[in-house]
Amino acid sequence: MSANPVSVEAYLDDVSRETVERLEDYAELVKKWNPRINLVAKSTLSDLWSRHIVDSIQVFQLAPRVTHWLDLGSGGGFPGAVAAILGAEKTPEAKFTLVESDQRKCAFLRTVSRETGAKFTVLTERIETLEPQRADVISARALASLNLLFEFTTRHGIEGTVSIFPKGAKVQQEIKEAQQNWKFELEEFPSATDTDARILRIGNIIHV
Ligand SMILES: C[S@@+](CC[C@H](N)C(=O)[O-])C[C@H]1O[C@@H](n2cnc3c(N)ncnc32)[C@H](O)[C@@H]1O
Repeated sequence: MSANPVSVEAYLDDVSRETVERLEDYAELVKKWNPRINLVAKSTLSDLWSRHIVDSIQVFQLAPRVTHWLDLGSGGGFPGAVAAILGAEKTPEAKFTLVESDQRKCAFLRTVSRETGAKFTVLTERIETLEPQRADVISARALASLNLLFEFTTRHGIEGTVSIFPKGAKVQQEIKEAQQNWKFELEEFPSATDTDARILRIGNIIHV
């Protein structure tokens, strides 16, 4: 990855002091739990805000008005927990669901919800066997190839669902491979944190 210098403040411009404090509490929890359950790569812990939190804020900013946000393979909560914290202020009527198969990470995520006051549901399940969630926004970061993510989103989405996936340097290759099996509407946005990465916003995913 080639890092972009990021002004974290620019991404917190339009959020309340209370929301910033919730994000700060969340960041402290990640740092506290990370040595035990490896929520983010140890080498990125010192750049938690510029690498992980800003990346997640960008995902939230690209989402349309949401009713049910589903974050797949949430791990330590990027971007799902950040979206739920921002959503508590921006879209208080929305429901947020985070899916994660690892029990210890789920325990962490429930602690985040309890201690920050951001309401989200944590499902300790595998995405493949989880009952369809009927979400209108679906996110996933560092989880799977686009081909597999499209399988997941067709299972858990509804008509009009928008999917938002941050993707690394192999993004163009993944898009090409997905185009062999799927039709979809694609928008690409530069990542604030990594010059090689893109955030994809995708709609109308149809298997061909
Ligand atoms: C590389 S981590 C990424 C975590 C987080 N999204 C991030 O960007 O920091 C992928 C996470 O997805 C979870 N996961 C992988 N496959 C899964 C599946 N089929 N169902 C549910 N969770 C899954 C793993 O346990 C892991 O925590």
